[in-house]
Amino acid sequence: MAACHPHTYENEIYANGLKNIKPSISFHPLEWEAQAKEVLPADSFGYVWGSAGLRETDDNNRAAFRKWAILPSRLVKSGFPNLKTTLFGEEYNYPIAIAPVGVQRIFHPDAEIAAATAARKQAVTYTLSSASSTSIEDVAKANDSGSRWFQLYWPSNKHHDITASLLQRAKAAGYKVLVVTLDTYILGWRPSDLCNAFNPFLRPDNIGVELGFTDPVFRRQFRERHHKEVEEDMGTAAAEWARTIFPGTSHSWEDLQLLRKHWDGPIVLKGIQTVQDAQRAVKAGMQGIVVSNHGGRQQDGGIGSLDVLPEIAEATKDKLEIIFDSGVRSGADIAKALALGAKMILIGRPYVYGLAIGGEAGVSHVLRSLLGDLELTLHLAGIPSVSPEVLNDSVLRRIAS
Ligand SMILES: Cc1cc2nc3c(=O)[nH]c(=O)nc-3n(C[C@H](O)[C@H](O)[C@H](O)COP(=O)(O)O)c2cc1C
Ligand SMILES: O=C(O)C(=O)c1ccccc1
Repeated sequence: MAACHPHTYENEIYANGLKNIKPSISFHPLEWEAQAKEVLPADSFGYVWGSAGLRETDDNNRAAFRKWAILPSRLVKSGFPNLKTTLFGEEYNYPIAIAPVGVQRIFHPDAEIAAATAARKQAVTYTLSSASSTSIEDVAKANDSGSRWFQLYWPSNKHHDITASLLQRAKAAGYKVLVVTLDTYILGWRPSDLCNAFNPFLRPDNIGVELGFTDPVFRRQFRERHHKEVEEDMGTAAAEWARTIFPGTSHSWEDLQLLRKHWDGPIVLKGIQTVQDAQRAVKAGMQGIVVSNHGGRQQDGGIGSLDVLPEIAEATKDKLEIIFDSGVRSGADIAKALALGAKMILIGRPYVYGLAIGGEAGVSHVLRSLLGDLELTLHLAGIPSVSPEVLNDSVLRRIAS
């Protein structure tokens, strides 16, 4: 069970200090990257760290946070801040969730099981990637009574029966929200992976393809095409699964209606960066969007994700739920994105670094650190909760253009 007030993680650390026990993982969010680099093979590290092109979108993601500062109020007599947030009519313990990240076995042998277990223990929502190296059902078992969402890499319409099968499995396994990623119908131009000649799907150990290899429809179709089982020709099957979930070209706005037929819960579109697309999502009857540029991994020369959040929130926040990611590294970053209109913030690379460094304990450490930092940042600014009534742009000052 998570501590009710995550900042109390401090007490544990300082009590250990009296016994000369020092934490094995850094508390500096920016050092997690360096610690992960020490333990990972160069190509695996290059994959998580990598971004598109010259990394300008990634740089802009970080720069966008530095354009805002949090203004404190004094003599605000309140308890520790209430971190609960409400989305889709449900209450969530904390305003952060685990972003969908594929092929976690590249980073640690316990992979998605470690991350989904840590998420449950810290009372943080886990989002399972379509490119998972663990099945939908096994992750659900590890996440158990926790909160979980399912991210879809959307097969082309000719493979609609596979899409339907994935959604039916996710629903049956207790995933409550469908997150449809729109910015990755093909992988971006990533120099780090190109230099290492590293594609997470095209590995001799075929580890990013678990959802396909455990899918009855994909398996049946493979058998009909090749007159053999997936296990008898893993290389071909892995390449076919990669082509199924990264079809190379995009769907259309009209196609969203196909998903609605197979998912009766909330649908969230991930990868929105313009007001126009956010309004199209409203028109298409979607329940939410993730304002995200995929951590700058897909398209170079893009705008910082936080830079577009205020205008998108202004235009659509009363019509759908706004979730945010890309470049979030600290409690203050989380506070700023909430103040600018998001209700939930997805944590990406930081927890992957935690997973690489320390498996389940590493992911827990990252989540507890970010939540503790967030809680004290709000508390010391005199902000009593993450509710939009008190945590909004009135607590921020824009300090750079
Ligand atoms: C190694 C890695 C794998 C990812 N895999 C997926 C994925 O399978 N599905 C998806 O929607 N997003 C994926 N993402 C993007 C994240 O969900 C998220 O948008 C991004 O990491 C946020 O940026 P940040 O890491 O700078 O915080 C991946 C990101 C990383 C770093
Ligand atoms: O790397 C990514 O950003 C991504 O979304 C992904 C996930 C798994 C396999 C390939 C790409």
